[in-house]
Amino acid sequence: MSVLDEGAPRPGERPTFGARLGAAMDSHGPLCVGIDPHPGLLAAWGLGDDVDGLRRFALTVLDAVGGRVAAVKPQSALFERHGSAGVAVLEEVVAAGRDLGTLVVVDAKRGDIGSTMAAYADAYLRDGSPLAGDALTVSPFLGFGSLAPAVEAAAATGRGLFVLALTSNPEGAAVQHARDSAGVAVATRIAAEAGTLNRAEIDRSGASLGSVGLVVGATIGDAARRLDLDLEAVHGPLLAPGVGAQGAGPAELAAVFGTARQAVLASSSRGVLAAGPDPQRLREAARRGADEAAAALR
Ligand SMILES: O=C(O)c1cc(=O)[nH]c(=O)n1[C@@H]1O[C@H](COP(=O)(O)O)[C@@H](O)[C@H]1O
Repeated sequence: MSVLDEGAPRPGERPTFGARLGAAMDSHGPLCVGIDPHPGLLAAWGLGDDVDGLRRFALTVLDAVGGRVAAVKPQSALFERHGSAGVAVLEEVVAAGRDLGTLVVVDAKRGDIGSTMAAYADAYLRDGSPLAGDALTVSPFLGFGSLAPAVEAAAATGRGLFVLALTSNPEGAAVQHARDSAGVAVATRIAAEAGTLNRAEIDRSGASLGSVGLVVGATIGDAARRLDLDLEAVHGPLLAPGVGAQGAGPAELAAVFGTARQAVLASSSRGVLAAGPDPQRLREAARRGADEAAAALR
């Protein structure tokens, strides 16, 4: 698949995020490397738990894997904990990803009432904003409709969203598996909303993936099946955290995603980052992760 034949843009129009991600996964394999500068990892790398350590950590990861993996996913919280100077480092990561041609998913899990969501959309999805990567993780738990400003901004700028649906943490099930009066689970409703948006986009773009992805943890076992959530009908990318440090591996990826496996972008942070700070070892860990994910999802 190539951006030229998948979702070919009109002259002057940026290809959709779904088309760009599909092309990146074809080139580099279905792995997203999470950039999660935990205090323990900074220490293990011989770096201080300060802005200088944060910057060296994040840029070392990007230098090592940039241009070699489908995407990177900086975890905003671990930059925010260093204050405004930490946020400036996140902005540097976004800019460096753009320069390297590596897709950047900003993991900030934003969600609020629509009027405030519009401001988040400005911050994370508007051309020219220093925090705008290629996609943003968002929380639909104020109602899927509250995400409309983000959906519109992403569509207008060729960016994407990853909407939390079945998260990798065990506590998520209490909310996400809950069923409404019609017996439909919360996660299943979220998936259906994303599917509607993606089908409309695909009709326009011709790409095989839409730009409204879901977050579906690789740790969820058979939850999708039990909740009648048809992952294939999402027609969008499925970001699968939980690989590596949270215990999921190739077997779980294959079992959880079944026939939707073509759309999966496996995500691993600590599982790759533990190989640092040596760039070559980081690169090898990412390559191994991508090869394992590709084999499991074939
Ligand atoms: O949106 C996410 O990326 C996410 C969703 C989810 O359900 N579970 C989850 O672990 N994540 C994020 O993925 C990363 C997982 O890190 P590792 O467990 O070190 O691979 C963290 O940054 C989490 O915040």
